[in-house]
Amino acid sequence: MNDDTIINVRNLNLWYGETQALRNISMPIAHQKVTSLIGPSGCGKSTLIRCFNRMNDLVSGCRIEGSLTFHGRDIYGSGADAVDIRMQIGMVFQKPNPFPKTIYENIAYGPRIHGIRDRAELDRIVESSLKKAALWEEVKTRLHDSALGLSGGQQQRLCIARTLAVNPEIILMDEPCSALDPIATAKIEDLIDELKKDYCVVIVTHSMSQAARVSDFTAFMYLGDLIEFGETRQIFENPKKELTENYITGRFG
Ligand SMILES: Nc1ncnc2c1ncn2[C@@H]1O[C@H](COP(=O)(O)OP(=O)(O)OP(=O)(O)O)[C@@H](O)[C@H]1O
Repeated sequence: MNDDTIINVRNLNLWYGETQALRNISMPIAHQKVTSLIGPSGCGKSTLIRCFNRMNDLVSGCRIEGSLTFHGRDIYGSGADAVDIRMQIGMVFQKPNPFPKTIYENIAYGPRIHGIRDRAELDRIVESSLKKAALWEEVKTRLHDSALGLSGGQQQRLCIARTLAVNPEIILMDEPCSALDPIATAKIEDLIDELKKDYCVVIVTHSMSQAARVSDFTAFMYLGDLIEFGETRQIFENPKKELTENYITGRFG
């Protein structure tokens, strides 16, 4: 664990009913860096990223052992509040999922729930969140139109803006580009690069080239095990484990 570790995972095990999906995972997640989780389908990437903001709480029969800390405090501790944690550790999903409301209301929704009522303050949050998500210029004249009229890539940036509006420290992205075309994907990748100046980003991706392009650290998982974790360049250019090498050279998965 380094000084810039924001989440620390130690000996994490997770079961869905009788089936173990994560085995003894330990890794640090660094602030103001991008960490990618890669590995073949079913290896546990989504399961792991969902542990970071307690999304697995919503899955019945899911049991977790081990330690997961955020700024040194146990995410699963008795004093930890899942709603608070999900505000500080936001999540963007595979398929853009804007609310069927206006662009403005999508962004203002979270801050309103947290008690912000002042219109000027909400306007400021909407504008700054859309700017941070590189969407403002495209939507500033149509803030009161339905979010469902945006393109898929714009909807995904809106979902990122919605996450930013409640001022998180960490943004989890579970295959955020898998429903997008290459141009929209490139915009999200540029945005990730911008976001890491202020936030910690953790991304699940099936695209090894995306992991290599956007991330500082990469974790390679296989059948619920963390096989190798390290700086992205080392993982892709000089993997220590044969399994990692086989995966990144396309020999399986
Ligand atoms: N809600 C659930 N209930 C039971 N088993 C689950 C549940 N979610 C995932 N699993 C199982 O846990 C294992 C890991 O799944 P997970 O979705 O985390 O993998 P993944 O690496 O993200 O896969 P993919 O790349 O296909 O999305 C799989 O065997 C999966 O079937």
